[in-house]
Amino acid sequence: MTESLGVAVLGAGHMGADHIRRLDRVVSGARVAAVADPDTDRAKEAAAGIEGVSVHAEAEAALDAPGVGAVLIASPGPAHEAALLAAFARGLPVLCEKPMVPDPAGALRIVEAEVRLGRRLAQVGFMRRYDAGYLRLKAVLEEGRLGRTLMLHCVHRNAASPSFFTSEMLIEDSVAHEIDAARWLLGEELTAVTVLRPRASGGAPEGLADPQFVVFETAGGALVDVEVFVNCRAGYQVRCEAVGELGSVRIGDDQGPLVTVSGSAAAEVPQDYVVRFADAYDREVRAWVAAIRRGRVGGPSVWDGYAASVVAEAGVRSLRGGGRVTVEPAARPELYAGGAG
Ligand SMILES: NC(=O)C1=CN([C@@H]2O[C@H](COP(=O)(O)OP(=O)(O)OC[C@H]3O[C@@H](n4cnc5c(N)ncnc54)[C@H](O)[C@@H]3O)[C@@H](O)[C@H]2O)C=CC1
Ligand SMILES: O=C1[C@@H](O)[C@H](O)[C@@H](O)[C@H](O)[C@H]1O
Repeated sequence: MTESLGVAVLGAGHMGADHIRRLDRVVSGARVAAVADPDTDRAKEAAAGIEGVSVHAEAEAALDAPGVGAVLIASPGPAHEAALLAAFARGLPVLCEKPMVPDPAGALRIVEAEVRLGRRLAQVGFMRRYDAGYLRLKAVLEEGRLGRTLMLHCVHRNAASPSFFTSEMLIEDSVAHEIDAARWLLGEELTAVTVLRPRASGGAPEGLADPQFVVFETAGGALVDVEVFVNCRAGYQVRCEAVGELGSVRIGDDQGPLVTVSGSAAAEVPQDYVVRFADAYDREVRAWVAAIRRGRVGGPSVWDGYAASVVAEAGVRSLRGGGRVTVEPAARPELYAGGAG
Protein backbone atom coordinates (compact mmCIF):
# COMPACT_ATOMS: atom_id res chain seq x y z
CA MET A 1 0.00 0.00 0.00
CA THR A 2 1.53 3.35 -0.99
CA GLU A 3 -1.33 5.72 -0.13
CA SER A 4 -1.89 6.57 3.53
CA LEU A 5 -4.56 4.51 5.30
CA GLY A 6 -7.80 6.50 5.75
CA VAL A 7 -9.21 5.81 9.23
CA ALA A 8 -12.76 6.48 10.45
CA VAL A 9 -12.73 7.23 14.18
CA LEU A 10 -16.00 6.46 15.99
CA GLY A 11 -16.36 8.47 19.20
CA ALA A 12 -14.56 11.76 19.75
CA GLY A 13 -14.48 11.79 23.56
CA HIS A 14 -11.44 11.51 25.78
CA MET A 15 -9.85 8.51 24.01
CA GLY A 16 -11.23 9.21 20.55
CA ALA A 17 -9.83 12.76 20.50
CA ASP A 18 -6.45 11.44 21.68
CA HIS A 19 -6.41 8.77 18.94
CA ILE A 20 -7.40 11.38 16.33
CA ARG A 21 -4.41 13.53 17.39
CA ARG A 22 -2.19 10.43 17.28
CA LEU A 23 -3.32 9.36 13.79
CA ASP A 24 -3.00 12.93 12.54
CA ARG A 25 0.35 13.85 14.07
CA VAL A 26 2.22 10.85 15.48
CA VAL A 27 1.64 7.76 13.34
CA SER A 28 2.93 7.76 9.79
CA GLY A 29 1.14 5.93 6.98
CA ALA A 30 -2.33 6.85 8.24
CA ARG A 31 -4.69 9.82 8.24
CA VAL A 32 -8.08 10.59 9.79
CA ALA A 33 -10.61 10.35 6.95
CA ALA A 34 -13.86 10.56 8.97
CA VAL A 35 -15.04 11.14 12.53
CA ALA A 36 -18.45 10.14 13.94
CA ASP A 37 -20.00 11.18 17.22
CA PRO A 38 -23.68 11.89 18.02
CA ASP A 39 -22.27 14.99 19.68
CA THR A 40 -21.21 16.55 16.36
CA ASP A 41 -19.74 19.64 18.04
CA ARG A 42 -17.32 17.36 19.86
CA ALA A 43 -16.51 15.55 16.61
CA LYS A 44 -15.89 18.85 14.81
CA GLU A 45 -13.64 20.06 17.59
CA ALA A 46 -11.57 16.87 17.51
CA ALA A 47 -11.32 16.99 13.70
CA ALA A 48 -10.55 20.71 13.49
CA GLY A 49 -7.64 21.52 11.18
CA ILE A 50 -7.41 18.04 9.63
CA GLU A 51 -7.45 18.23 5.85
CA GLY A 52 -10.05 16.16 3.96
CA VAL A 53 -11.84 14.80 7.05
CA SER A 54 -15.65 14.45 7.11
CA VAL A 55 -17.72 14.67 10.29
CA HIS A 56 -20.85 12.57 10.95
CA ALA A 57 -23.44 12.03 13.66
CA GLU A 58 -23.93 8.37 12.67
CA ALA A 59 -21.18 5.75 12.85
CA GLU A 60 -22.27 3.97 9.64
CA ALA A 61 -22.11 7.21 7.65
CA ALA A 62 -18.45 7.56 8.68
CA LEU A 63 -17.70 3.99 7.59
CA ASP A 64 -19.16 4.78 4.15
CA ALA A 65 -17.32 8.11 3.79
CA PRO A 66 -14.85 8.49 0.89
CA GLY A 67 -11.32 7.27 1.56
CA VAL A 68 -12.12 5.12 4.61
CA GLY A 69 -10.04 1.92 4.72
CA ALA A 70 -10.07 1.11 8.45
CA VAL A 71 -11.98 1.92 11.65
CA LEU A 72 -10.89 2.91 15.13
CA ILE A 73 -13.75 2.42 17.63
CA ALA A 74 -13.57 4.74 20.65
CA SER A 75 -17.26 5.00 21.49
CA PRO A 76 -18.55 3.67 24.86
CA GLY A 77 -18.42 -0.15 25.31
CA PRO A 78 -22.15 -0.81 24.75
CA ALA A 79 -21.88 0.77 21.24
CA HIS A 80 -18.99 -1.48 20.15
CA GLU A 81 -20.95 -4.55 19.00
CA ALA A 82 -22.95 -2.66 16.35
CA ALA A 83 -19.84 -0.81 15.19
CA LEU A 84 -17.76 -4.00 14.89
CA LEU A 85 -20.51 -5.78 12.92
CA ALA A 86 -20.89 -2.77 10.60
CA ALA A 87 -17.11 -2.75 9.99
CA PHE A 88 -17.07 -6.52 9.35
CA ALA A 89 -19.96 -6.16 6.87
CA ARG A 90 -17.77 -3.73 4.89
CA GLY A 91 -14.57 -5.81 5.25
CA LEU A 92 -12.85 -2.95 7.13
CA PRO A 93 -10.03 -3.74 9.61
CA VAL A 94 -10.73 -2.46 13.11
CA LEU A 95 -8.96 -1.31 16.25
CA CYS A 96 -11.63 -1.48 18.97
CA GLU A 97 -11.07 0.08 22.37
CA LYS A 98 -11.66 -2.14 25.39
CA PRO A 99 -13.98 -3.49 26.65
CA MET A 100 -14.54 -5.03 23.21
CA VAL A 101 -18.17 -5.79 24.11
CA PRO A 102 -18.92 -5.75 27.85
CA ASP A 103 -21.68 -8.39 27.64
CA PRO A 104 -20.16 -11.87 26.99
CA ALA A 105 -23.07 -12.96 24.74
CA GLY A 106 -22.47 -9.92 22.53
CA ALA A 107 -18.70 -10.52 22.64
CA LEU A 108 -19.26 -14.10 21.48
CA ARG A 109 -21.39 -12.84 18.57
CA ILE A 110 -18.33 -10.83 17.46
CA VAL A 111 -16.11 -13.91 17.68
CA GLU A 112 -18.65 -15.89 15.64
CA ALA A 113 -18.95 -13.11 13.05
CA GLU A 114 -15.16 -13.00 12.58
CA VAL A 115 -14.97 -16.79 12.38
CA ARG A 116 -17.61 -16.65 9.61
CA LEU A 117 -15.33 -14.22 7.74
CA GLY A 118 -12.57 -16.81 8.14
CA ARG A 119 -9.83 -14.27 8.90
CA ARG A 120 -8.92 -11.75 11.57
CA LEU A 121 -10.19 -8.22 10.97
CA ALA A 122 -10.18 -6.74 14.48
CA GLN A 123 -7.59 -5.91 17.12
CA VAL A 124 -8.71 -5.03 20.68
CA GLY A 125 -7.20 -2.02 22.47
CA PHE A 126 -5.42 -3.76 25.35
CA MET A 127 -2.49 -1.35 25.22
CA ARG A 128 -0.60 -2.76 28.23
CA ARG A 129 0.78 -5.33 25.74
CA TYR A 130 2.60 -2.42 24.03
CA ASP A 131 3.89 -0.71 27.19
CA ALA A 132 7.69 -0.83 27.60
CA GLY A 133 7.45 -1.85 31.27
CA TYR A 134 4.98 -4.68 30.68
CA LEU A 135 7.05 -5.90 27.72
CA ARG A 136 10.17 -6.00 29.93
CA LEU A 137 8.27 -7.83 32.66
CA LYS A 138 7.06 -10.43 30.15
CA ALA A 139 10.58 -10.84 28.77
CA VAL A 140 11.95 -11.55 32.28
CA LEU A 141 9.25 -14.18 32.89
CA GLU A 142 10.00 -15.81 29.54
CA GLU A 143 13.76 -15.98 30.25
CA GLY A 144 12.85 -18.40 33.07
CA ARG A 145 15.26 -16.84 35.60
CA LEU A 146 12.50 -16.56 38.22
CA GLY A 147 11.28 -20.15 37.88
CA ARG A 148 7.53 -20.69 37.56
CA THR A 149 5.39 -17.63 38.25
CA LEU A 150 3.32 -18.14 41.39
CA MET A 151 1.57 -14.80 41.84
CA LEU A 152 0.89 -11.44 40.22
CA HIS A 153 0.19 -8.45 42.46
CA CYS A 154 -1.44 -5.60 40.54
CA VAL A 155 -2.43 -2.06 41.49
CA HIS A 156 -4.76 0.01 39.28
CA ARG A 157 -5.61 3.45 40.64
CA ASN A 158 -7.27 6.41 38.93
CA ALA A 159 -7.29 9.90 40.44
CA ALA A 160 -11.08 10.13 39.92
CA SER A 161 -13.76 8.21 38.04
CA PRO A 162 -16.14 9.75 35.47
CA SER A 163 -19.63 10.63 36.78
CA PHE A 164 -21.27 7.70 34.93
CA PHE A 165 -18.99 5.08 36.52
CA THR A 166 -20.75 2.17 38.30
CA SER A 167 -19.41 -0.40 40.77
CA GLU A 168 -19.55 -3.01 37.97
CA MET A 169 -17.43 -0.79 35.70
CA LEU A 170 -14.48 -1.01 38.12
CA ILE A 171 -14.27 -4.61 36.89
CA GLU A 172 -15.63 -4.35 33.32
CA ASP A 173 -13.75 -1.17 32.36
CA SER A 174 -10.74 -0.92 34.68
CA VAL A 175 -9.78 -4.45 35.80
CA ALA A 176 -10.44 -5.55 32.18
CA HIS A 177 -6.85 -4.40 31.55
CA GLU A 178 -5.41 -6.63 34.30
CA ILE A 179 -7.53 -9.58 33.11
CA ASP A 180 -5.95 -9.31 29.68
CA ALA A 181 -2.47 -8.57 31.02
CA ALA A 182 -2.59 -11.60 33.35
CA ARG A 183 -3.68 -13.97 30.53
CA TRP A 184 -0.95 -12.54 28.28
CA LEU A 185 1.85 -12.53 30.90
CA LEU A 186 1.12 -15.99 32.27
CA GLY A 187 -0.16 -17.64 29.08
CA GLU A 188 -2.96 -19.17 31.16
CA GLU A 189 -6.70 -18.74 31.36
CA LEU A 190 -8.31 -17.25 34.48
CA THR A 191 -10.67 -19.88 35.85
CA ALA A 192 -12.25 -18.35 38.97
CA VAL A 193 -12.71 -14.92 40.53
CA THR A 194 -13.51 -13.57 43.98
CA VAL A 195 -14.23 -9.88 44.52
CA LEU A 196 -13.81 -8.47 48.02
CA ARG A 197 -14.98 -5.02 49.09
CA PRO A 198 -13.14 -3.10 51.77
CA ARG A 199 -15.04 -0.15 53.26
CA ALA A 200 -15.73 2.43 50.54
CA SER A 201 -13.52 5.49 50.38
CA GLY A 202 -15.06 8.78 51.50
CA GLY A 203 -13.57 10.19 48.28
CA ALA A 204 -15.77 7.95 46.09
CA PRO A 205 -19.23 9.04 44.92
CA GLU A 206 -22.07 7.85 47.20
CA GLY A 207 -22.95 4.21 46.47
CA LEU A 208 -19.82 3.38 44.44
CA ALA A 209 -18.00 0.27 45.70
CA ASP A 210 -14.53 1.80 45.47
CA PRO A 211 -11.94 0.38 46.08
CA GLN A 212 -12.31 -3.33 45.33
CA PHE A 213 -9.88 -6.21 45.79
CA VAL A 214 -10.13 -8.86 43.09
CA VAL A 215 -8.50 -12.30 43.23
CA PHE A 216 -8.22 -14.48 40.13
CA GLU A 217 -7.19 -18.14 40.01
CA THR A 218 -5.48 -19.46 36.88
CA ALA A 219 -5.74 -22.81 35.14
CA GLY A 220 -2.17 -23.64 36.22
CA GLY A 221 -2.70 -22.77 39.91
CA ALA A 222 -1.25 -19.23 40.06
CA LEU A 223 -3.04 -16.37 41.85
CA VAL A 224 -3.51 -12.82 40.58
CA ASP A 225 -4.65 -10.05 42.90
CA VAL A 226 -5.76 -6.60 41.77
CA GLU A 227 -6.36 -3.58 43.96
CA VAL A 228 -8.60 -1.32 41.89
CA PHE A 229 -9.26 2.15 43.31
CA VAL A 230 -10.73 4.63 40.83
CA ASN A 231 -11.07 7.64 43.14
CA CYS A 232 -7.72 7.44 44.91
CA ARG A 233 -7.27 11.20 44.33
CA ALA A 234 -3.45 11.06 44.36
CA GLY A 235 -2.96 10.32 40.65
CA TYR A 236 -2.81 7.53 38.08
CA GLN A 237 -0.87 4.52 39.35
CA VAL A 238 -0.54 1.17 37.59
CA ARG A 239 1.86 -1.40 38.99
CA CYS A 240 2.46 -5.08 38.47
CA GLU A 241 4.76 -7.45 40.35
CA ALA A 242 5.29 -11.06 39.33
CA VAL A 243 6.55 -13.40 42.04
CA GLY A 244 8.32 -16.54 40.90
CA GLU A 245 9.93 -19.50 42.70
CA LEU A 246 13.35 -17.80 42.58
CA GLY A 247 12.63 -14.08 42.66
CA SER A 248 10.32 -11.31 41.57
CA VAL A 249 10.01 -8.57 38.96
CA ARG A 250 8.06 -5.36 39.37
CA ILE A 251 7.08 -2.49 37.08
CA GLY A 252 5.22 0.78 37.49
CA ASP A 253 7.36 2.53 40.10
CA ASP A 254 9.05 4.85 37.60
CA GLN A 255 8.73 8.44 38.64
CA GLY A 256 8.66 11.58 36.58
CA PRO A 257 11.59 14.00 36.89
CA LEU A 258 12.50 14.87 40.48
CA VAL A 259 11.94 18.57 41.06
CA THR A 260 13.78 20.11 44.00
CA VAL A 261 12.63 23.58 45.02
CA SER A 262 11.90 25.56 48.18
CA GLY A 263 13.46 22.97 50.44
CA SER A 264 11.60 19.91 49.17
CA ALA A 265 12.02 17.36 46.38
CA ALA A 266 9.05 15.89 44.56
CA ALA A 267 8.40 13.69 41.51
CA GLU A 268 5.38 14.33 39.33
CA VAL A 269 2.67 11.63 39.24
CA PRO A 270 0.69 11.39 35.96
CA GLN A 271 -2.98 12.20 36.44
CA ASP A 272 -4.39 9.82 33.86
CA TYR A 273 -3.83 7.04 31.34
CA VAL A 274 -3.41 9.40 28.37
CA VAL A 275 -0.14 10.51 29.99
CA ARG A 276 0.96 7.25 31.69
CA PHE A 277 0.36 5.07 28.63
CA ALA A 278 1.08 7.64 25.88
CA ASP A 279 3.98 5.58 24.46
CA ALA A 280 1.96 2.36 24.64
CA TYR A 281 -0.97 3.86 22.69
CA ASP A 282 1.49 5.21 20.10
CA ARG A 283 3.10 1.78 19.70
CA GLU A 284 -0.30 0.07 19.58
CA VAL A 285 -1.71 2.29 16.83
CA ARG A 286 1.58 2.23 14.88
CA ALA A 287 1.59 -1.59 14.95
CA TRP A 288 -2.07 -1.71 13.88
CA VAL A 289 -1.51 0.64 10.93
CA ALA A 290 1.70 -1.12 9.86
CA ALA A 291 0.00 -4.54 9.95
CA ILE A 292 -2.97 -3.35 7.85
CA ARG A 293 -0.59 -1.82 5.31
CA ARG A 294 1.00 -5.29 5.01
CA GLY A 295 -2.47 -6.80 4.58
CA ARG A 296 -2.72 -8.27 8.09
CA VAL A 297 -4.29 -7.75 11.50
CA GLY A 298 -2.44 -8.79 14.69
CA GLY A 299 -2.34 -7.86 18.40
CA PRO A 300 -4.98 -8.82 20.96
CA SER A 301 -7.77 -10.67 19.13
CA VAL A 302 -11.54 -10.64 19.49
CA TRP A 303 -11.10 -13.96 21.33
CA ASP A 304 -8.98 -12.05 23.89
CA GLY A 305 -11.76 -9.45 24.02
CA TYR A 306 -14.34 -12.19 24.61
CA ALA A 307 -12.17 -13.90 27.26
CA ALA A 308 -11.88 -10.59 29.15
CA SER A 309 -15.67 -10.08 29.04
CA VAL A 310 -16.42 -13.59 30.34
CA VAL A 311 -13.97 -13.21 33.23
CA ALA A 312 -15.26 -9.70 34.02
CA GLU A 313 -18.87 -10.90 34.03
CA ALA A 314 -17.91 -13.62 36.55
CA GLY A 315 -16.27 -10.84 38.59
CA VAL A 316 -19.47 -8.79 38.50
CA ARG A 317 -21.43 -11.79 39.81
CA SER A 318 -18.91 -12.16 42.63
CA LEU A 319 -19.15 -8.43 43.41
CA ARG A 320 -22.92 -8.77 43.68
CA GLY A 321 -22.55 -11.34 46.44
CA GLY A 322 -21.70 -14.50 44.53
CA GLY A 323 -18.54 -15.30 46.50
CA ARG A 324 -16.07 -17.32 44.44
CA VAL A 325 -17.38 -17.59 40.86
CA THR A 326 -15.96 -19.97 38.28
CA VAL A 327 -15.40 -18.77 34.72
CA GLU A 328 -17.13 -20.79 32.01
CA PRO A 329 -16.07 -19.70 28.53
CA ALA A 330 -17.26 -21.08 25.19
CA ALA A 331 -14.94 -23.36 23.20
CA ARG A 332 -12.06 -21.53 21.52
CA PRO A 333 -12.38 -21.54 17.71
CA GLU A 334 -9.49 -22.77 15.56
CA LEU A 335 -8.94 -19.23 14.18
CA TYR A 336 -7.58 -18.25 17.62
CA ALA A 337 -5.58 -21.43 18.32
CA GLY A 338 -2.65 -21.14 20.74
CA GLY A 339 -2.27 -20.43 24.44
CA ALA A 340 -4.15 -17.81 26.47
CA GLY A 341 -3.37 -14.29 25.40
N1 LIG B 1 -7.30 1.85 26.51
C1 LIG B 1 -7.50 2.67 27.51
O1 LIG B 1 -6.66 2.85 28.37
C2 LIG B 1 -8.76 3.45 27.58
C3 LIG B 1 -9.84 3.02 26.89
N2 LIG B 1 -11.02 3.67 27.01
C4 LIG B 1 -12.15 3.14 26.26
O2 LIG B 1 -12.41 4.04 25.15
C5 LIG B 1 -13.80 4.08 24.90
C6 LIG B 1 -14.26 5.54 24.99
O3 LIG B 1 -13.99 6.01 26.30
P1 LIG B 1 -13.87 7.59 26.59
O4 LIG B 1 -13.25 8.27 25.45
O5 LIG B 1 -13.24 7.68 27.93
O6 LIG B 1 -15.40 8.00 26.69
P2 LIG B 1 -16.05 9.46 26.49
O7 LIG B 1 -17.34 9.40 27.22
O8 LIG B 1 -15.06 10.51 26.83
O9 LIG B 1 -16.32 9.53 24.92
C7 LIG B 1 -17.19 8.67 24.24
C8 LIG B 1 -17.70 9.43 23.03
O10 LIG B 1 -18.43 8.51 22.20
C9 LIG B 1 -19.59 9.18 21.72
N3 LIG B 1 -20.56 8.17 21.30
C10 LIG B 1 -21.59 7.63 22.00
N4 LIG B 1 -22.22 6.71 21.25
C11 LIG B 1 -21.58 6.68 20.05
C12 LIG B 1 -21.76 5.91 18.87
N5 LIG B 1 -22.72 4.99 18.74
N6 LIG B 1 -20.91 6.14 17.82
C13 LIG B 1 -19.91 7.05 17.91
N7 LIG B 1 -19.70 7.79 19.04
C14 LIG B 1 -20.52 7.59 20.09
C15 LIG B 1 -20.03 10.05 22.88
O11 LIG B 1 -20.88 11.12 22.43
C16 LIG B 1 -18.68 10.55 23.38
O12 LIG B 1 -18.27 11.75 22.74
C17 LIG B 1 -14.46 3.15 25.90
O13 LIG B 1 -14.59 1.89 25.33
C18 LIG B 1 -13.44 3.10 27.04
O14 LIG B 1 -13.50 1.94 27.83
C19 LIG B 1 -11.14 4.80 27.76
C20 LIG B 1 -10.10 5.26 28.47
C21 LIG B 1 -8.80 4.63 28.44
O1 LIG C 1 -9.36 2.05 30.14
C1 LIG C 1 -9.40 2.90 30.98
C2 LIG C 1 -10.66 3.53 31.44
O2 LIG C 1 -11.74 3.14 30.61
C3 LIG C 1 -10.93 3.07 32.85
O3 LIG C 1 -12.08 3.71 33.33
C4 LIG C 1 -9.74 3.42 33.75
O4 LIG C 1 -9.96 2.90 35.04
C5 LIG C 1 -8.46 2.83 33.18
O5 LIG C 1 -7.38 3.21 34.00
C6 LIG C 1 -8.23 3.29 31.77
O6 LIG C 1 -7.05 2.72 31.25
